[in-house]
Amino acid sequence: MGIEFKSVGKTYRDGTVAVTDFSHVVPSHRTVALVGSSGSGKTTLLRMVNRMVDPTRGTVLIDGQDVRELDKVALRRRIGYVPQAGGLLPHRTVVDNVATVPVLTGTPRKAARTAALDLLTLVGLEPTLASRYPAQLSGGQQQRVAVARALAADPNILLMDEPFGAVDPIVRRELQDELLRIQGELGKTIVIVTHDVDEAFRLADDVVVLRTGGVIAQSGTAQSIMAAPVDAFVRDFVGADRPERTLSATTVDGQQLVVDADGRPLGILR
Ligand SMILES: Nc1ncnc2c1ncn2[C@@H]1O[C@H](COP(=O)(O)OP(=O)(O)OP(=O)(O)O)[C@@H](O)[C@H]1O
Repeated sequence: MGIEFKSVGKTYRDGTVAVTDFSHVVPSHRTVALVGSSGSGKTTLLRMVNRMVDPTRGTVLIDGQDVRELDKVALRRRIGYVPQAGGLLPHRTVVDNVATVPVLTGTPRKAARTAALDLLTLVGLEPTLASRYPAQLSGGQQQRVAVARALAADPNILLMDEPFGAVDPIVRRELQDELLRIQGELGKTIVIVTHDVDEAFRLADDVVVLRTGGVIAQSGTAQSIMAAPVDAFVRDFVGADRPERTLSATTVDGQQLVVDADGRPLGILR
């Protein structure tokens, strides 16, 4: 059943209308990306799921249950959340950062730490890093810890807000690969917010392109959006006309090469 946004809207106290009227279903075990330019309401929508933001209209349902009927603290503990800057506790070691929520919810400390070490391995970190403090890690390592931490309570749902926004493109790509691998293993229901359409296309089963006010410009698979952007806004947003997206085949020495609009070779067509 997953997560259902039913005609949700949010007007903040100062009168800012972040989201006007948004409806969408995130099916269980799928990854959905919310993409859109800055201020399109992505973070607001994401936070409605774990009640960090309460909508001013409409409802969010998890497996058919209105999240407003659920205790906020309990809800947040059973939903994994990866904020943009990692949100790690600076004065706790890596292993304790990961073990914090399980300990709060009653797991004995020793068992929580053992489980945390397994999670660090799962996200591709050496267990020898477990006793370090967040400041002693690289940005990419910190984000891996943040993912491990979000997974610690074994949540069904993982919310990720620009989780790899602060790292360089190469590390970003590694983290994306790692997330794809983990998702292949664990099959969580993931909502990821990103302004990077390439990241959305790589990671998500379904992509929701938002305009200002959380208005859906288009949603569907990466393939369907790329093949048929509904209008100029989406076309521009997904960069359908960018040279690296406009590919053609050319024959060189009997091989069919794929080249971009600038003629740069990208690969061989088989
Ligand atoms: N607490 C708040 N009070 C008032 N306005 C807010 C608040 N939080 C967000 N907004 C406004 O609501 C709109 C949507 O913000 P939101 O953070 O959801 O967008 P976003 O798409 O995630 O943006 P970004 O990519 O920049 O993070 C913006 O105009 C923002 O300034």
